Amino acid sequence: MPSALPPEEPEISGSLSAPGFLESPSSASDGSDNEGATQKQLFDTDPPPWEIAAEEDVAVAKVVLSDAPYGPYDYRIPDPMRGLLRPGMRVHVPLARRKRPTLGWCIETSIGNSSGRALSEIAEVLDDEPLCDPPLVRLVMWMSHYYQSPAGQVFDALIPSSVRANAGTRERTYLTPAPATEDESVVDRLPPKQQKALRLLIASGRPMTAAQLMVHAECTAAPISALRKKGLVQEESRREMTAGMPTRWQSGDGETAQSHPPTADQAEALRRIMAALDSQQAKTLLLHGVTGSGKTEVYIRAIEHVVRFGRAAIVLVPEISLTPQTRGRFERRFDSVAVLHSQMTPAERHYQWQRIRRGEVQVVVGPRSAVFAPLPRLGLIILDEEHDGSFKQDTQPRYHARKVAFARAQSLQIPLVLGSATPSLESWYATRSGLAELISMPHRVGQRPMPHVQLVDLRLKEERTRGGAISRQLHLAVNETLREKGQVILLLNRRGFATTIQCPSCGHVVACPDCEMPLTHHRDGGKAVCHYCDYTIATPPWCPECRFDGIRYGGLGTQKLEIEVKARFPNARVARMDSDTMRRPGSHQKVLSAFRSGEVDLLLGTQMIAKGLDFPNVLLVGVINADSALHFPDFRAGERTFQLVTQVAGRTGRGDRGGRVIVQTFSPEHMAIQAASRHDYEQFAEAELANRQKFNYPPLGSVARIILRGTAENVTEAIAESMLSRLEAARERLGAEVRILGPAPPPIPKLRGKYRFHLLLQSLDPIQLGATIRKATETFKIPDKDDVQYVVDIDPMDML
Ligand SMILES: Nc1ncnc2c1ncn2[C@@H]1O[C@H](COP(=O)(O)OP(=O)(O)OP(=O)(O)O)[C@@H](O)[C@H]1O
Ligand SMILES: [Zn+2]
Repeated sequence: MPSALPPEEPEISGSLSAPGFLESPSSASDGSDNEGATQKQLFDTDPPPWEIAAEEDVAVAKVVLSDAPYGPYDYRIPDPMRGLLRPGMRVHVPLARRKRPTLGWCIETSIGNSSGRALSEIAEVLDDEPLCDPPLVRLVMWMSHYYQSPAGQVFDALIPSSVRANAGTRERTYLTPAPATEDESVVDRLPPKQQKALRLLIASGRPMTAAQLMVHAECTAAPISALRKKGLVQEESRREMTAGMPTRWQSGDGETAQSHPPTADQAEALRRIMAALDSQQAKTLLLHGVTGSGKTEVYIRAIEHVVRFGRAAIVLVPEISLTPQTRGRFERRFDSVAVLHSQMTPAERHYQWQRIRRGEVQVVVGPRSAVFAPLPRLGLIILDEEHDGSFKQDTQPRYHARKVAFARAQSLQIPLVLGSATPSLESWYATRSGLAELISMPHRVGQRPMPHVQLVDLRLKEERTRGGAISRQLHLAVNETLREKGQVILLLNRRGFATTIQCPSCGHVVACPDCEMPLTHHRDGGKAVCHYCDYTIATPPWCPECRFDGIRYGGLGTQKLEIEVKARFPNARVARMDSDTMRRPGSHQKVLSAFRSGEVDLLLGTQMIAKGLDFPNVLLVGVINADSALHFPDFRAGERTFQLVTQVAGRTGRGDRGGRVIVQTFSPEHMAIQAASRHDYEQFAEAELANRQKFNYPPLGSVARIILRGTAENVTEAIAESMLSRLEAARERLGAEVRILGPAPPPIPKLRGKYRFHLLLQSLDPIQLGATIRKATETFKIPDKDDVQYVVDIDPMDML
């Protein structure tokens, strides 16, 4: 059994303000620096010389695991492995009474002191090369600490499974001439076929596989295996990619624009980003540029600057922005771009990862996990649409790519650029408190005005049309736009046909048996689907409760809207974009190309169509119901609504023909909708900050959430209560100023058949908040028979 050190927590703080990341365990974890570290250690502790003799030769590796107990643990490195094992490699280690060796990750190696403990030995080293370099190992340890996630699991998130599994590779054996062949006479004495093959191999000066050699020497396998047996050729096996990767996506969507001379706003933004690059400091810059201000051009030019110095950049974008348009813009301007996306095969992913790690890539463009791209000479990280919710991962480790990017940039002393037309309040607040520098681009390119936004008050009867979702004014505007050969975007942030399936006779709502959430009716296939867990049944023709035959579909989804639109505008060519119609790889590109070429007049969809798209002929944007997210039980509801309306409004007026926006809403006086209608980010941000201040909500304070789920409701609640007592005790012991709310059932009280309770913790100090949870959960064990699990979510993005 390995003797455990007291679980060692690196002294790293997670707060945006704390420079702690820089001071994380440094030289000792750097394989290349080991000699220096050892000398220093020996010197510092100054042990009597006879002890040095006894102990100096113990090589120790610190190892972390993915499943409990998580480590880190010290293991002795057996002599034959000493030159091989480096931090960032996987190992097999014995653990407690487990029969099979356990997989772990080495985070540190050192020579020295076993302090008289008998250490278990590393059983096997699994990698030839580290899967991450020392700065990434430090990033893992910081994430593990800050997000309270086992380090082994963080490694698993950092290194794609396709890389761990060597997807798309095979082992190949290469032949080289053995030293014995230097003696000419040995070669001369061989039979002719063997001689020919061997001479060819010697002459070629490079290793060959047996198959290659057979072709060149025009022989069978027999002479080669004879050479092998005589020990005249040596074998060496290597793992290789099976082949180059086919590109399954066509590049671009037909957009052809090249680089433009920068506008005054762009030039100023660039000047400031370049100054940050040249200062070689870890500066965070918030690029607040209105929709259509040309942020992408700024990113590209900044990256050109980085590439000129032989360095590389990461551009993080929301998955839905990984459109052919984004891809095309980067691929046209750089020789070697790696675009990472969720529809890659494991082999493609592995192939790209290897290219990136070999330093063959100038720019990596991808969703949140691309923040871990192992570029050897990273010079800049950019987050586009930095406010987007998809940057937060909703499974362990529940990291936010913005925070991780910040930590990585800090440790490498490189700039981080956050760009958005609607920055998150976190980033906005960082510019106010001096942690980030604000760069504003308040104008659109080409002196185009911001589009005019008109609010339609749905509470007024005369605005509504009978039985429809489209108001009279929006109807007229669509017709007018189509007549002028302009294009239209309609946003409805809800997929499916109807939201609820309700019996008008008894009021019964058809719900998911596992989540108790109303099912959504999907017209194709007549299915009723739970949007939380995908539970699907045939839509019942009569009420399952009272058998009344006349069940009604209430609410509205994109499918139903599509039908209404087609009926109202029979001559318009309509396309729908939501996660139901966009399941297949390439479907995005198809629809967007059709829209760009003018084969589609009207594009309707969910938030998928709200961001980033740049189509000059869109003259009208309609928002069907701006309040759909406004009354959610979440302190970010106002922020989300503001972002969504502002972003979708920004899809028009991007050409020379102008554009206008019609926003239908039941709450036209709401601050978020008012501010969005005036494109007034600052007004919104200041008012919202004042709101958050009242309750110390982020960004003024920090929030964490603990979610417990279990099969029995009362047991789950009881465990949640005991979690509460532990948290209270921890708070007391630490003297921490932390507010604890709950336990209470969250807005989704049941999910996938499990009952849920949550606790919310708030504090002005993220370090106290983290420490309280760590202390409370350190020794918290839930008996297996209770079947309750819990997760800790630091900086949660939703409260559902
Ligand atoms: N200096 C320039 N002169 C003329 N056109 C430009 C210039 N810079 C960028 N553009 C064009 O302006 C359009 C808008 O640029 P881009 O899509 O980068 O905007 P954005 O700031 O990212 O907006 P959004 O936040 O709405 O996505 C693009 O078609 C781009 O080619
Ligand atoms: Zn469900």
